[in-house]
Amino acid sequence: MSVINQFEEAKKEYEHWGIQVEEVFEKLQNVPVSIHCWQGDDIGGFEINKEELSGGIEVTGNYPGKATTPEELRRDIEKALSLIPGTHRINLHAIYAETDGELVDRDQLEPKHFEKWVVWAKEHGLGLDFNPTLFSHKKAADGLTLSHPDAEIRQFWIDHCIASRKIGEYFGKELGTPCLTNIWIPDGYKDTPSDRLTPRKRLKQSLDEIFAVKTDEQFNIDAVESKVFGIGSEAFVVGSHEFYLNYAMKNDKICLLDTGHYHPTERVSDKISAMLLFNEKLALHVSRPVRWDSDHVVILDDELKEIALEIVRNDALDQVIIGLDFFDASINRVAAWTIGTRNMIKALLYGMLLPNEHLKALQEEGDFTKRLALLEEFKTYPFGAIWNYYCETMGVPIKEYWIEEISDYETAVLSARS
Ligand SMILES: C[C@H](O)[C@H](O)[C@@H](O)C(=O)CO
Ligand SMILES: [Mn+2]
Repeated sequence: MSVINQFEEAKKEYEHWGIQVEEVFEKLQNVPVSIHCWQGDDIGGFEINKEELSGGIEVTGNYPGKATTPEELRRDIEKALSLIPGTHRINLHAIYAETDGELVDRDQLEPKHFEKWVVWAKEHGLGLDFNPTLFSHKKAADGLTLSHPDAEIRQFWIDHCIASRKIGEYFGKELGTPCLTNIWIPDGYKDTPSDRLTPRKRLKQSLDEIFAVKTDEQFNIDAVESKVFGIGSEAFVVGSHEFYLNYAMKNDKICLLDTGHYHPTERVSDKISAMLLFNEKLALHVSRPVRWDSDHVVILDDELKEIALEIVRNDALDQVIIGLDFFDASINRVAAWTIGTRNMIKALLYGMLLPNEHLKALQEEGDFTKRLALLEEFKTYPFGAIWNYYCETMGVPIKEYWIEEISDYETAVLSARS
């Protein structure tokens, strides 16, 4: 049976439950996913005086073909985008600046250092998001940045964050879509601290100084990302969830929840509705923690589906800013982007193809038997036929057919790299 015939058959089954599949497609194609550039080069960046990756995060694997120049990275992203349905955004870090051979420290970065990214984004109709990089730098060698006891070091990072927000504002202005500038810092201690309050006071003060410099919210929106622990900050993280939850609330900033930044039995899917009741917007870094914040490629697992469902059934597609954050160097990096992003979109489609209003009503009526039964039966509805047709109408390969394109790209492009 052809893709369209399979689709027509599958559609009938969803229509039986009042789900208008074409309307779902309309909605889905307007959901941007912010794709992180750093999957393409193992969070290396292009600084002249590049330091080893630090900040308590790890990329493992040595699959050949890593992008080593901005041109290579952009070309790889383009390849991935050609295999992913929809129009999306690209999320950059400050270490991806292009300074034309000039040594520019992070506190001195300016919009002009990202001009080439903007030209490229315009060419491809992409929005850009941004992150100051507070790791992989001499001034972050002891794992402390905005909470550092040394005022000079703190100032350096404050200036970097201010510079980054201006770059974000420039992106928003140039591209006509606001940039989410997200601050994540690694600060913490390996062992039990003797004072938790002082570093947190310093972080609060640093953030106040950063945000005292106003940017136009039409172009730049600020987010803060918490964490529970990192390598070398196992006992204490200054920017914990409670810290940023309160900071964001009080200062009208966006909380960014990274799915790898909570205790193993905590679920971000469960936090979304609680956050949305008190915040206009919420941002996500969708990742996949395996035993720790390992940043594995996102798969279509129960938690991903639950996250998507929470966004969809609460009608929060305009409120939740969806970004990805994973980095796997043990597989083809272009494939990693493709798999993870297609899965994010698949999960949203899955959520849109459930009879959500009916399921809500069942819960209100206390009919938990039917609620469970339906949720389970829908798992084997012909979702694949709908997904394939969606891909076909969006002009990207259906099923696993994109793998061949990646193999060809690997042979023609990646394998020629040193
Ligand atoms: C590179 C990213 O900014 C980084 O992964 C951060 O978002 C994070 O999640 C750290 O664990
Ligand atoms: Mn993250």
